[in-house]
Amino acid sequence: MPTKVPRRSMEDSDPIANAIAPPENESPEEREFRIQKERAAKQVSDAIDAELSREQASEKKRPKPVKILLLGQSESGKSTTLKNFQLLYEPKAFRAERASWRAIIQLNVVRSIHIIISAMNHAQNSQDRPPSARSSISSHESLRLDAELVNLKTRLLPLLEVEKDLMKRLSLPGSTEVEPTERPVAGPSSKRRQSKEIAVNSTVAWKGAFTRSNSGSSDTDLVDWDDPQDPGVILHARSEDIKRLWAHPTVQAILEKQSIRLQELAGFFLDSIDDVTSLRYVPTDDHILRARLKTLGVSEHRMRLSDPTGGMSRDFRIFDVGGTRSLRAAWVSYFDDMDAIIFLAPISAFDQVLAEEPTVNRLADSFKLWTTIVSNKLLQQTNMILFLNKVDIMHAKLASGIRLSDFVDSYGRRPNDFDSASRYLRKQFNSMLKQNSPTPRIFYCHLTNAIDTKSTRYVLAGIKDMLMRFHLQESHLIL
Ligand SMILES: Nc1nc2c(ncn2[C@@H]2O[C@H](COP(=O)(O)OP(=O)(O)OP(=O)(O)O)[C@@H](O)[C@H]2O)c(=O)[nH]1
Ligand SMILES: [Mg+2]
Repeated sequence: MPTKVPRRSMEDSDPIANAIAPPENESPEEREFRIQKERAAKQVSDAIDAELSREQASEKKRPKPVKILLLGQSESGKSTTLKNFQLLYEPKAFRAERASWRAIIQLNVVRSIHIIISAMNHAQNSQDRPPSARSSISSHESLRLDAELVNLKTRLLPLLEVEKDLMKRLSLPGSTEVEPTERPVAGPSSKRRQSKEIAVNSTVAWKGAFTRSNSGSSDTDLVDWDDPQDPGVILHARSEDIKRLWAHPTVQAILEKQSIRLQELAGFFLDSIDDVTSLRYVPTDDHILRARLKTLGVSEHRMRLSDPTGGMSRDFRIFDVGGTRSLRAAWVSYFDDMDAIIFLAPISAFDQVLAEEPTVNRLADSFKLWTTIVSNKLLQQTNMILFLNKVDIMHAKLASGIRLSDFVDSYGRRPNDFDSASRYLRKQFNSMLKQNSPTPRIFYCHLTNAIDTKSTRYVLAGIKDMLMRFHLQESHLIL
C-alpha cells in the first residue's frame, strides 16, 4: 500500500499557500509526476524570462520612436487620418475592429434619420401655427407632409429607440465618457436647432462593447449575429422605409429649404442604405473611414514600421486628439518632443461655422489655429505637415456655385474653380507659417481626401519615409 505523504505545514489561512500546496493524500507516483510537471513549467517560465530580458536589452538599443501629433479643429479628419495609418500599416488589427465600426455606422444612419424627422416636425409645426404667427415665417418652411410621409415618420420612430440602445452600449458601465454633444443643424442662424452627436473618450475601451471576445478569424465571426438586441435587425426591417423617406421629394425640399445638406455631414450613409442595412452587414474599409465618432480624449497608437532602405524598423507613435475648442488646452502637454505635426484644415468648410461656436467661420478658425500652432515656441523645431483636407467636398461645393469670395473677402475676383481656390488657400497657410518661423523648418503641404484610401496611402507612405530618413540623420548626428 503506498505510504501517504504528510501534508506540508502551512498557514491554513494563507490563500496563496493553500492554492499552491500539494494535494492531500498524494501518492509517491503522483508526487513524482507533479514534480516533473513543475520542473517543465519552470523551464518554460525561465525561457520566457530570458526572452523578455533579451527583448528589453534590444529595446534599449532601439532608436527613439518617431512621434506624430494630429491636430486640427473638430471634424477636420484627424481620426480618419489615424484610421488610414492603421489600415496601411496594421490592416489586420484595423479589420478586427469592424464590429465596433458597424455599430457606429448604424448610429450614424439613425442620426441622419433623426435630423430628417426633426426637420419634418419643424416644417409641420410651422404649418400648424395660426396664420398671424406664420406670417413671419418664410413660405418655404410651410411644406405640407402628406399622409404617406406622416406614415413613414411613424414607422421610423422605433429607430430612435435603436439610437438610445446603441448609446447605452457605448456608455460602458459606470462610465460617463460618452457624451452626446449638441451641434447646430445648418440653417438660418435665428432658427438654429440642435441635433445630438455622439462622442467617446478614446482612452476608454469602447470597442470592447461590440467585439466578440472569442471572435474567430473570418469577418462574419466578429459580430454576434444571434444577439436579439442587434440593431441590424430593425434597420434591415425598415430599410425600404428609410430609402423612401430619403428619396421623397418633399423631404428633399424641406431639407433644402432649411439649408440642411445631409450629404456633407460627417457620417453620411443614406446613399448606401442597401449595403448598410443588409442582414449580416460587415463594414468595408471605405465605410469605416466614413464613420463618424467624435474624439474626446487623447489617444496614443503605437506601430512598428519597416525602413524603406532595408535598415532597422522604427517604432511610430501617433497621437490623436479631440479638436473641439474646449479640448484644445490639453494639446500643449504633447508639444514637447514631437517629430512632426500633421495639421488638418478642412478647406471645404469655408461656408460653415463651428458646431461649438456658431458665430465662428470654420475656415477662419483653421487659419487662427494654424497661426497659433506654427508660432508656438515648443514647436519651432518640429516638422510641419499640412493637410488641406476634404478636397472632394471642396470640388463639389465650388462646382455647385458656392463662391469662396462670399466668405473670404480677400479672395476677391479670382476664379471660383478648385485649382485657383486651393492654390490661394495653400499660399495663405504657407505665408502664415513663414511669418511665424524665425528659423527655416521642414514644411510639406498636401491636398487630401482622407476618405479616399488610395490617394491617402501615397501621402502617408511619403511622410513615413521622410520621417524615417530625417530621424536616421538625427540619430547619426547624435552618435
Ligand atoms: N468627404 C470627406 N469626408 C471626410 C474627409 N476626411 C474626413 N472625413 C469625414 O469627416 C468626419 C470627421 O472626421 P474625423 O476624422 O472624425 O474628425 P476629427 O478631426 O477626428 O474630429 P474630432 O474627433 O471631433 O476632433 C468623418 O465622418 C470622416 O469620415 C474627406 O477628406 N472627405
Ligand atoms: Mg477625432
